[in-house]
Parts: sequence; structure tokens; C-alpha cells
Amino acid sequence: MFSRVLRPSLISTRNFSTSKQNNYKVAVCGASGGIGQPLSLLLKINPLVSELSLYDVVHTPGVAADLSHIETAAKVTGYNGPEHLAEALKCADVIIIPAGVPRKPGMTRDDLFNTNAGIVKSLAECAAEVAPEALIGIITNPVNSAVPIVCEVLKKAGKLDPRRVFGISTLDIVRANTFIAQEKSLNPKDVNIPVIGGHSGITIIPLISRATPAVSFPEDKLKSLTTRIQEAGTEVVKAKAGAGSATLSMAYAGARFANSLLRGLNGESNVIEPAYVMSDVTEAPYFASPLVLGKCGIEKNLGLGNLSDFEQDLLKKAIPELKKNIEAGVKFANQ
Ligand SMILES: NC(=O)C1=CN([C@@H]2O[C@H](COP(=O)(O)OP(=O)(O)OC[C@H]3O[C@@H](n4cnc5c(N)ncnc54)[C@H](O)[C@@H]3O)[C@@H](O)[C@H]2O)C=CC1
Ligand SMILES: O=C([O-])CC(=O)C(=O)O
Repeated sequence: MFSRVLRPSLISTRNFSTSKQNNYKVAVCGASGGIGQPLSLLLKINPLVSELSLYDVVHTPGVAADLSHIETAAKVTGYNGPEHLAEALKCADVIIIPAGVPRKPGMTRDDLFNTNAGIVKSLAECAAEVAPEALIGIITNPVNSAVPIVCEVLKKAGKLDPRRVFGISTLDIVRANTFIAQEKSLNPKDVNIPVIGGHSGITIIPLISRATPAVSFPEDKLKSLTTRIQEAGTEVVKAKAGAGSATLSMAYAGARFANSLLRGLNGESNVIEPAYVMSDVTEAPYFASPLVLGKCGIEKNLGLGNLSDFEQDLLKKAIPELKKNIEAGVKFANQ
């Protein structure tokens, strides 16, 4: 778990000595935003990062200057505007994308498609050219469509390696762990709930039957907890009342996921993290499931595993919605 890995490194950042291995360039696209800034902060204190490249269309020099004063090894550079994008992404090992507009109350994630699809497409076009080996993690919504857009762009450029493109659904797992821990009076760091499917509403499928430690709930409680996990993003959008969506918890989740990618790149074995990827485990061509991460990204897709009847039913409802979201992304990328 990220928490278990990050905490000791937070303590030891000053004593960290750069070895040849712990030497990765991470680029953040959308680095000046609500997610981008705290995410960049967490990456700056990650000892696996030697170079932090911050790209946005506004404010990047200031964010980079601010972060660069932190006493950790990662060298921080800010790149402002599309004319500097190629330089920002060049030879990146990992690219994390939280660029794009967030929801306001009353909007669905799909309502962001018209604005965000083009942003993600142009970032992917540049990544295909200057960082074809990078592991790309997409935070931008709608994630269910944004990942197919990036894959289609890479495919057109002849650069697609499906092991290297991820929709970051980690926040769904983080929330599931937190909510279940609260219900059972457990420490959230000891709880792990796999979440599969996609990243919006009914496509989010928490596998509470596979919780560690094992937990059980009466049927009505199981249903209400599942709905709360599926609608947790909307809970934050409503609470922020027009000021955007989850940023701080997403920065945590994004940093946890980036750290897992880096641990895999760094040769650590048994790094397992669910994400939304190109997939053949269901009839939807993209699907989130637990993955073993390694030096080339996905080493193994662990698939669905056993589902309870309740979870089978959730899966049945999610697939048509996922397919629709995926088709929209594929169509956009190819038009
Ligand atoms: N995957 C997930 O679980 C979550 C995804 N999100 C999504 O993350 C995205 C970002 O959210 P926030 O940070 O709150 O938004 P924000 O508006 O605070 O920040 C977005 C940043 O993207 C930048 N940007 C816009 N166009 C760009 C371009 N062409 N190139 C580079 N940067 C560009 C903006 O200048 C801004 O700094 C939204 O689409 C939101 O829905 C949010 C929470 C969770
Ligand atoms: O709900 C939103 O718009 C942002 C998001 O994806 C989340 O918080 O899960």
C-alpha cells in the first residue's frame, strides 16, 4: 500500500542517496491545477523521482519555483504553454495527466467530454512523439473515455503498448477502504477492497466480498455502501458547491498510483494495483482490474476473480455503460 511505502520515505527523504535505479523522470500535465499542485508536491518528496517536469498552460513557473525549494533530490522544472510541451514530456518514464476541467454540481463526468477529450488527445499526440516508452496515467475525466482516446492516438502513431496506458481509478479503492474501515471501526491502512469496472457511477464495482480483512454486511447496508462508493465523487462535488471536485484525495490517490508504477519500474516484485486498462477480461475492451506492475508497466492482469451474486449483477449493469463510454472515446480519437 502507498501509505505503508510513502511514510518511511517521507521520514528518510533527507538521507536519501540517488542510486542508478531510483532515477525516474515524472511529468505532470495539468500541474498548476487543484489536483496537479498537491500531486506534484507528493511526487517531489518521492525518493524514486529524480526529475519532476511540471507542464500546464498557466502558472507553471511559479508552481515549479515553489516546489524547487523543498529539500529533496528531485529536480523540478516548469513548462508553460504548448510550445514547451515536447520538452516537458521528452524521455519521461512516467506521465501523469490531471489536465482538464472538473465537474460542477449537476454535471456528470460525461459532460466534461467535449472539453477534456481534445486536451487529452493533444497531450497523447505529443507523448507518442517524444516519450513513446512512458507509462501514462490518466486522471482526467471522463476516465472511461479518456483512456481509449489516448490508446487510439498511440495506435495511430504506431506507438501503442497497451501495458503502458492506465486510467487511474485508485481513488475508488481509497474511498472503499476508508468507508468500510469506518463502518467496521478498523484502521483504513489495514483494509483493502478491490474495485473493478470503470470510473463513473454504476461502472464502479467495489468487491466487498473480497475485502481484506473479510467483512460482511446485511443486504441493505451492502447496497447503500456500494452506492456511496459509486457516488463518492458527486458527494465531494456537492460539498464543494461549484468550486470543483475532489483534488486533495485525488492527489493522494494519484501519488499512490504513480508510486506503484515507479516501484514496478524499479524492479520491485509483487506490486499490485488496480487500474482501468485495455483489457480482455470482459466483453468491454477497457476495464479496471487488479494488475501486477513491473518494468514495462502491466506484467499481468489478475482479472475478475470470484464475484458474489450481488457483484455479478453490478458487473452486468456496468458493461453496457462502459462500452458506450469507450465507443465515444474511440470515435472521437478517429474523427
Ligand atoms: N480519476 C479520478 O478519480 C479523478 C479525476 N478528476 C478529474 O481531474 C481533472 C482535473 O481536475 P482539477 O485538478 O480539479 O481541475 P483544475 O481546473 O483545478 O485543474 C486543471 C488544470 O489543467 C490545466 N489545463 C487545461 N488545459 C490544459 C492543457 N491543454 N494542457 C495542460 N494543462 C491544461 C488547467 O490550466 C488547470 O491548471 C478533471 O477532469 C477532473 O474531473 C478529478 C478527481 C478524481
Ligand atoms: O467526481 C468527479 O467529478 C471527480 C472524480 O472523478 C471523483 O472524485 O471520483
